[in-house]
Amino acid sequence: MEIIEKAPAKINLGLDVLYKRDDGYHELEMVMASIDLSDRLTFKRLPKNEIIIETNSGFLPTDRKNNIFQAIEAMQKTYQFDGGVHAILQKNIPVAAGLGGGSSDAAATFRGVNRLFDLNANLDDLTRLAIPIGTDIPFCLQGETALVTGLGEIVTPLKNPIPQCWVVLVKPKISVSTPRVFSKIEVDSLSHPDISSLKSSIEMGDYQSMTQHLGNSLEDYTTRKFPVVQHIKDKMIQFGADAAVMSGSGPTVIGLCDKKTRALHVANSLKGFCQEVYVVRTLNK
Ligand SMILES: C[C@@](CO)(OP(=O)(O)O)[C@H](O)COP(=O)(O)OP(=O)(O)OC[C@H]1O[C@@H](n2ccc(N)nc2=O)[C@H](O)[C@@H]1O
Ligand SMILES: Nc1ncnc2c1ncn2[C@@H]1O[C@H](COP(=O)(O)OP(=O)(O)O)[C@@H](O)[C@H]1O
Repeated sequence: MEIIEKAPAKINLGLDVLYKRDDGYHELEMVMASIDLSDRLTFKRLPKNEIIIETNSGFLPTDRKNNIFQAIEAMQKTYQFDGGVHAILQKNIPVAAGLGGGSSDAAATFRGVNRLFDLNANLDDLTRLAIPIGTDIPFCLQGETALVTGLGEIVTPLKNPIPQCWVVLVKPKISVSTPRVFSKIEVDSLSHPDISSLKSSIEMGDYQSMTQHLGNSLEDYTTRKFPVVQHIKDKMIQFGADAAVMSGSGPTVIGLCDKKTRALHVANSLKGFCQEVYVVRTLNK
């Protein structure tokens, strides 16, 4: 028997860093949405108690450093099922891009192993196991559009998902380390997007108002270090995106368009500038 799970990327429509906690982590307030750009995971049972990870990506670790490995191990320890897991990852989401690929792979692994061994774990059970592995995984377990607070572990679905629109993703050829960004920012000098207005615009289905309230506290740091991120944002607006913002700790910039033709125009105009350009839809149930 094999189980197949999709692992969709996430975008941060809004990300506010509220303060730094004594343990070094940052209290966040974010609006996140799943998008139609996904990794694909296949899970098979193995007779012996082992974990094998295979992937089409040459860059990723296949040992304990991979989030998939850690998720399988957490499930094994908690549920003590007989046998091991063979996970095959088809990587489509750019790595270290601010799109939560590793977190979504881990979430898909929790779902997949739960099904593969008929463990009947519910969302709360899986969320508890997920938090120590990565603070973005709780959102990836739920998906759609949500207000995400705490370190990332408190996920409250919005009354309505993000209004249907087209999302242009542009990832420059640099990788950004999330721990490094969090260790370098000076919390007192960060900008603070209006997450409450962003949330209300989405819940009212007001696309235009939503585009006016996108924002990311981490953007100033990443754009200062990598000015290409600001160039991409400027070009997106110049070529017709309704709004543009960096996702997560970067470096991917997302541009929103209400019309497909305009999204394709923005994407085509940026293809000469960056290799990795995608046009996707948001993922609403
Ligand atoms: C910034 C965000 C926004 O969605 O996304 P990405 O840019 O990674 O996609 C997330 O908060 C990233 O979540 P995730 O990638 O799971 O990070 P984790 O592995 O949990 O944490 C990596 C490191 O970031 C710092 N960290 C993370 C979350 C948080 N609330 N405060 C922090 O200070 C910690 O130093 C931690 O060791
Ligand atoms: N399954 C995985 N997919 C992607 N990256 C992974 C995975 N497992 C571990 N990693 C490591 O996690 C780091 C961040 O990856 P990723 O989740 O793509 O970043 P981001 O959250 O910024 O989009 C990378 O350096 C990568 O080596």
